[in-house]
Amino acid sequence: MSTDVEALNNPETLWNAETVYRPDLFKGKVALVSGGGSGIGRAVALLFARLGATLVICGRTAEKLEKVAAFVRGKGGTVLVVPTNVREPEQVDALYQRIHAEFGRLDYVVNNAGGQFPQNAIDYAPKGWAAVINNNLNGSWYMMQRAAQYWRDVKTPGSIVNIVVVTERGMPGVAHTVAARAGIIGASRTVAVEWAPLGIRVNCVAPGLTATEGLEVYPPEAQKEFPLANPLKRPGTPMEIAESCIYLSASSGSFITGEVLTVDGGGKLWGELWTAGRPEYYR
Ligand SMILES: CCC/C=C/C(=O)SCCNC(=O)CCNC(=O)[C@H](O)C(C)(C)COP(=O)([O-])OP(=O)([O-])OC[C@H]1O[C@@H](n2cnc3c(N)ncnc32)[C@H](O)[C@@H]1OP(=O)([O-])[O-]
Ligand SMILES: NC(=O)C1=CN([C@@H]2O[C@H](COP(=O)(O)OP(=O)(O)OC[C@H]3O[C@@H](n4cnc5c(N)ncnc54)[C@H](OP(=O)(O)O)[C@@H]3O)[C@@H](O)[C@H]2O)C=CC1
Repeated sequence: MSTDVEALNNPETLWNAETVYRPDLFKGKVALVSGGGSGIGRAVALLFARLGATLVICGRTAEKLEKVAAFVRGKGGTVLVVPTNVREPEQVDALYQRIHAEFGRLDYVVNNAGGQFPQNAIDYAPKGWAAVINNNLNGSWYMMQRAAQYWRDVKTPGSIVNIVVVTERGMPGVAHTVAARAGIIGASRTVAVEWAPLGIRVNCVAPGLTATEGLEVYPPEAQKEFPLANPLKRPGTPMEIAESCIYLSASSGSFITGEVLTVDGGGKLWGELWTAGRPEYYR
């Protein structure tokens, strides 16, 4: 893939990138972004911070989070780092308690932490299947349920955006993650109705192929074909995904709940994405 992943993910570039949103949009608000130490999560976190939000970022690796936090603080923003494994409900609970103790409020959650490995489904080991389901279905669920409990208890409204994948045509090589994300989409549609009386909106953003360092886990022969994944013949940028998360979180999304916003350059309609490489049969 020829796209310059490093440049597109550079914090300074992201901070200065053009945005349609006004600088004080989230003044006085608190936003939590999981997986905020890299890729899409970092771009979402930086945009929230740039638009005036107090930021909370979590993920498993403290160093990655601290780098993002140092950058935002350097720009005058307020950031709380809480290293958290979203697969552990006790850690998720502690995260929300910490946010309440520090800021006494929470307005937005972008549930972005996740990931998988590419492998033909027929070869998945039970442990591999379980790891991906645990990360992307259970982990995302703990995060969204705990957010709802928080807003119910403090009696304030809130918005959740779950980052998923495009599930409509499946995605060879990552059946485990498609299964997990389809589960989150189903749960989101369901709780969008259950939690509306609490003033909670729940939506999903389904990115197509997006240029982040996360793509390094895919084999080079798969990466070579990535530009054929959609009619625009290029990967999406982290900034494009970040702006769509802001769209759903801000008042621009106030009448949207239970929805999946697909941001994939039309890949749902045309294109092929062979994450573990294209099999001979489909050449
Ligand atoms: C491209 C389009 C769409 C999407 C793009 C993106 O999302 S890009 C952004 C994406 N970003 C990311 O994807 C982030 C990076 N991804 C990850 O962090 C991991 O994929 C994870 C979610 C499984 C980590 O969960 P963890 O720490 O619990 O995992 P662990 O390491 O302890 O392994 C547990 C078990 O899983 C199995 N197994 C694992 N790897 C492979 C493999 N390569 N091969 C085969 N099997 C594999 C194995 O059974 C292993 O057990 P073992 O044999 O060791 O006893
Ligand atoms: N890039 C793409 O083409 C696409 C990406 N996505 C999804 O978007 C999200 C972000 O991916 P992207 O930015 O590309 O890749 P990254 O690998 O950079 O991002 C994943 C982030 O999630 C964090 N994370 C993973 N597992 C956990 C966990 N158990 N607890 C807490 N944090 C965790 C990672 O940090 P750490 O390892 O330190 O915990 C990392 O910061 C993922 O859910 C991904 O599957 C969806 C469609 C396409």
